[in-house]
Amino acid sequence: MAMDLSSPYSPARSPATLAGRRGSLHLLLLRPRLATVRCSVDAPKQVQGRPAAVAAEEAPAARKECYGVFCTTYDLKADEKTKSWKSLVNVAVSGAAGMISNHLLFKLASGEVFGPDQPIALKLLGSERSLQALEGVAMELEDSLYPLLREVSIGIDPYVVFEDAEWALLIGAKPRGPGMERSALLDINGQIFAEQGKALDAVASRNVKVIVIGNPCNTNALICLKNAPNLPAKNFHALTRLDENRAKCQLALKAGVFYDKVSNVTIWGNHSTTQVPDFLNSKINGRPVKEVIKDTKWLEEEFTKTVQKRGGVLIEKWGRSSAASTAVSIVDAIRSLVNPTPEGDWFSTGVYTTGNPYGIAEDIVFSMPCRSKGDGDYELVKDVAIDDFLWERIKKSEAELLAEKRCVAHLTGEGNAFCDLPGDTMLPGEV
Ligand SMILES: NC(=O)C1=CN([C@@H]2O[C@H](COP(=O)(O)OP(=O)(O)OC[C@H]3O[C@@H](n4cnc5c(N)ncnc54)[C@H](OP(=O)(O)O)[C@@H]3O)[C@@H](O)[C@H]2O)C=CC1
Ligand SMILES: O=C([O-])CC(=O)C(=O)O
Repeated sequence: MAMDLSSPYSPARSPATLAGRRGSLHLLLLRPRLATVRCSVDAPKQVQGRPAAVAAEEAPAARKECYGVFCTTYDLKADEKTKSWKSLVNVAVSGAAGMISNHLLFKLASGEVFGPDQPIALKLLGSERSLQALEGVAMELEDSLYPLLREVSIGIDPYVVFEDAEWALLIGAKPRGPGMERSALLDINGQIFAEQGKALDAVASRNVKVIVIGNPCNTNALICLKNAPNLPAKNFHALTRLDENRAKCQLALKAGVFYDKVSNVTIWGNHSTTQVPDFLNSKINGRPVKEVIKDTKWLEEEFTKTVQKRGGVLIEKWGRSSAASTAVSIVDAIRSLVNPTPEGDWFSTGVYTTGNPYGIAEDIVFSMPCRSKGDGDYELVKDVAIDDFLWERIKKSEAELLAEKRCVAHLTGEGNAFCDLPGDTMLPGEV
């Protein structure tokens, strides 16, 4: 099959072409586009989680493209020490050769995210530009000898890489360069997320959980979910957990306590400098923050601004944007969905607003307080107080997201785009 070289990403496919790919031959046809690294400890019989017939059909092609000692298939249930493990979880990561992924992938493979009995298959999406680097990433994963890491596949076609994905961590996006208009960034990155939404819609698990990290992540998540009409909109998240972690750090610092004493921190709104770190509902040692930190001026001005601009200040110092702490916050975000939320607490994540209880505009992706039973799903927390100060700021972030949405109407299927972004709209990493 010929590769499209006109774009680092493969073009979106028509449903007709896609239907063809779903025929019995599609695995064999697509295999050349996917280098597979299989990690196995024991002599294999069957690829975990797939029918034996399919595994047998794939085997020759996979063998041709895999790496050294890991060129093998396996059967987890045949191995005494892995018999009690859960079945393999498929995790797709885009921008997998980038800085954030370079931290994240090793955490995923180690078991610290999904647990010590959860074997994992990593499906890494790159582009023509990064394919060689991706091979390097796969080699490092091999050399790390993680017992739970059972499969690593790399590819440049989201319709292949996202196949059966149960989690999709969408990191890859063009960084905003000097002099680039935010509307241009919305358009360029929006196209990536429109295509990836279509691909997820076509080939991912029907209950895939999608976390969009690539900026502007709220609107990218909206574009992605609008292009995936057959997947639950509720399953799409925009990462604001890094902002929550930054807010917790600042509150702990000011109160002179350790981070673990800070709870119930919400980030409302957009992952941008209009985001609203909520000190009204936050707690320190179980007490309202305002009872512990009496300096209201600090809370209203310095705290809010510090959190909003933390990413930009870090770029000034480091010369690149937060990568390690972002990876940690992705881990936190996943763990918050696969573990029950501690009693009385909540976490922040950017989710689809339709049906929200706070009166926030519907049909955007907005960060709000959520709780989970640990089943990958979540519910919005209903009993949070919103005063005038908080509401005024929430409305500003909402207005920004509505403007971003108008800017990408051509990518969400809602007509012609009209871009009237507020002048001060920035990513946290911009100063
Ligand atoms: N939500 C959040 O809290 C945070 C979000 N971010 C965002 O995460 C994203 C990734 O950050 P990071 O990993 O540090 O970035 P890197 O630059 O290290 O990697 C980004 C990857 O994006 C891919 N990419 C896609 N399209 C383009 C393009 N047109 N030009 C260049 N690269 C492209 C590249 O991979 P390939 O060639 O394989 O496609 C690249 O490896 C950024 O959008 C950043 O703003 C960062 C920090 C926090
Ligand atoms: O703007 C960026 O790329 C970095 C970013 O999102 C952050 O640090 O929160």
